Amino acid sequence: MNPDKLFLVTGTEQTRKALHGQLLELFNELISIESFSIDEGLPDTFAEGPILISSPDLKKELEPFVTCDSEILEAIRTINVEKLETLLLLPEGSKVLVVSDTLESAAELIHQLIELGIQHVEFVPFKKGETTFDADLILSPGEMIHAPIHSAPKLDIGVRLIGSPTIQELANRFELSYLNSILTERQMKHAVSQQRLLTEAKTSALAAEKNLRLVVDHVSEGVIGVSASGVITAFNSVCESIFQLDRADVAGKAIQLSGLDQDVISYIVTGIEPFQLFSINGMEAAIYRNETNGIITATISRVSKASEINSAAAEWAKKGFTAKYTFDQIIGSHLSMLDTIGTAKKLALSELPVLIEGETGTGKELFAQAIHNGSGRRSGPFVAVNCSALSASLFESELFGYEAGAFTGAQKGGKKGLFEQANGGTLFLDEIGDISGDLQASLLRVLQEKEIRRVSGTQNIAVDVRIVAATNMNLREKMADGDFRADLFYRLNVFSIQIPPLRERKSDIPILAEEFLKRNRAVTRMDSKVMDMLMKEEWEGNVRELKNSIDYMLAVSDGKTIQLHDLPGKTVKKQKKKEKEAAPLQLTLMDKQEFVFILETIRISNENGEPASRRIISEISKAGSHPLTAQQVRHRLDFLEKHSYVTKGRGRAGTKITLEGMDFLHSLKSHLGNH
Ligand SMILES: Nc1ncnc2c1ncn2[C@@H]1O[C@H](COP(=O)(O)OP(=O)(O)OP(=O)(O)O)[C@@H](O)[C@H]1O
Repeated sequence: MNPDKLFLVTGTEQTRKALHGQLLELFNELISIESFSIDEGLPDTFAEGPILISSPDLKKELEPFVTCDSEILEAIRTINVEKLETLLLLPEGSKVLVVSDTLESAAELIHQLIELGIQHVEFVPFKKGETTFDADLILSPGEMIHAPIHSAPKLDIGVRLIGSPTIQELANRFELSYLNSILTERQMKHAVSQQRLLTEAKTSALAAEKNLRLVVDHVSEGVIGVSASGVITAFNSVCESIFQLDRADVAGKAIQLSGLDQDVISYIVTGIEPFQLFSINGMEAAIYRNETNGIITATISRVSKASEINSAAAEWAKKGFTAKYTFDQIIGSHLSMLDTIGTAKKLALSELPVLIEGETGTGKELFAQAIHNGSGRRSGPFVAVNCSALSASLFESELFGYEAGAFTGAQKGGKKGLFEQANGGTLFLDEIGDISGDLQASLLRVLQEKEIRRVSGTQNIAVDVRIVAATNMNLREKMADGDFRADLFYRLNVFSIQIPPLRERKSDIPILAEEFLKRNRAVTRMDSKVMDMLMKEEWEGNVRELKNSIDYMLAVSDGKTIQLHDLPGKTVKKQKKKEKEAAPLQLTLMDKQEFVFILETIRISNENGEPASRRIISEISKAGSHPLTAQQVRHRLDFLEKHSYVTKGRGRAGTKITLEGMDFLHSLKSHLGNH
């Protein structure tokens, strides 16, 4: 046996490089290491020396290449714990698809992860060729290349390195015992730091869970969470008092064995209606259920009488104080949108203010309504007010109401303001960035004191209102400019969600378009070319603009198919313009310089009221660095005319630069400025 030689054999090139690097770092020049991978090909035969294989299933593949006295060592591999935080933070019961180069190695990784104590998620090894599976996360040890196409987020924890028992064994085998003490010390340090990292990661996962529990415990109604496998994952203190059960006896148990009434269980697990009334321990309670990816959240609120909800709801509906939309009706499958919806659903359960940020038409009001309907206040009123629509003084009396005789024209008995009307529900303040400094101060007071005082009133009135505010402005900038109070900003921005603009989630366009078509006329189809145009559009007005465009096309189409000529003119024109704007980028530097010279010459001639002809342009060019023949000028003018940058006239009229030509000239100049 060659005492100084070690062969390393792995399945893939990537693993080979990682493990070779690790061995080199550890054994430096003390052992000569030669490495091979199955993917890259094995040598015809191995010279003497032990062969370290990265996985037991390589033994079979090696058999034809090795002599019987070659010793094969199986490497024990370890997981890089630093990368595991995302995994630890996954909610209980999440499905994790584990992808590796072979099914065996995926199974081995799963075994190690479970050994590490990660038992709150369900690991499923990925079998090549499998097409239907359910996953909340795809995890791979540096073998993501084998992952199937799936929308779940991916976590690559990197190639698993050689673990300390194997390193130790190698050190002994190569009689590097003097290295052992160094190695042991290093390993100890490594083991300690890995353990520390794992503990830290676990602690932060626990902290996140504790945080969530805090939110859940501060909700004024009962919350029960049930995992996809039917285990109770949340049971807050309100639930403890409604059901007279201890959280400790219920959490972690299968819902069927939780001690809850059978009819409550069957509604929570399989109910179809959004809510149902139950009599629980002599009290009326309404249970609402929401199911997402098999995970169920049930919220329970006490009502003294079922009819109370119904009569109040009818009253609010009459005044338009109701929220129509729920999270299920928010359309979007882009990851950024799913993220936003996921966050909003969690925030809905809390009682604290939420600030919704997003460009105009992105669906801020939609989210505000869904938050209301997803909250414990869903059976209360939802009052929406646009802060930019009213003058400062009117707004104050609208929001806070007024007492009798507050001003001329005031109602006789005074009037309840929107805060009072929203009592027990949600007040949606749209375009909050527009409110005046005085109103900012009043609003801050209400948020702090939870009381209002009517205009001309002398008494404070307690209000129980949750604020959801929205803005399409950058409030941080407004705050920095002194136009928005920082204390109000931080009160409103306890939680915030950002709705991504449509141009950053173009994959949502087809499903939105389909939905808007369906809502109007089920029979109308859309030509695929129209969809292509819609996908190219920038949608400055976001979903609202898309919806309006589809409504317009439905109105002008033949009722069967929406075709290119049904597109609103603006969409087509804007795209043609964009194509033109892109043109300078495809021109050479020389072209750009020549076009700048020609357009500039035409512009100056036009300004001086002189004709700009091919001949004159050519003459002037001869004095500069780009002499052009009349023929060359003609070609360039043809190009410019074709793109509507100039118009050519005969005789004295000469060539004229157009508005678009001016734009083109500016954009060329700015491109040249970069050279
Ligand atoms: N994700 C979505 N799914 C379905 N409809 C949507 C979605 N986003 C927006 N819409 C629709 O687009 C229109 C505009 O939405 P909304 O009024 O909520 O936007 P907004 O951000 O509040 O606008 P503004 O800033 O002008 O107040 C509405 O008709 C809404 O129903």
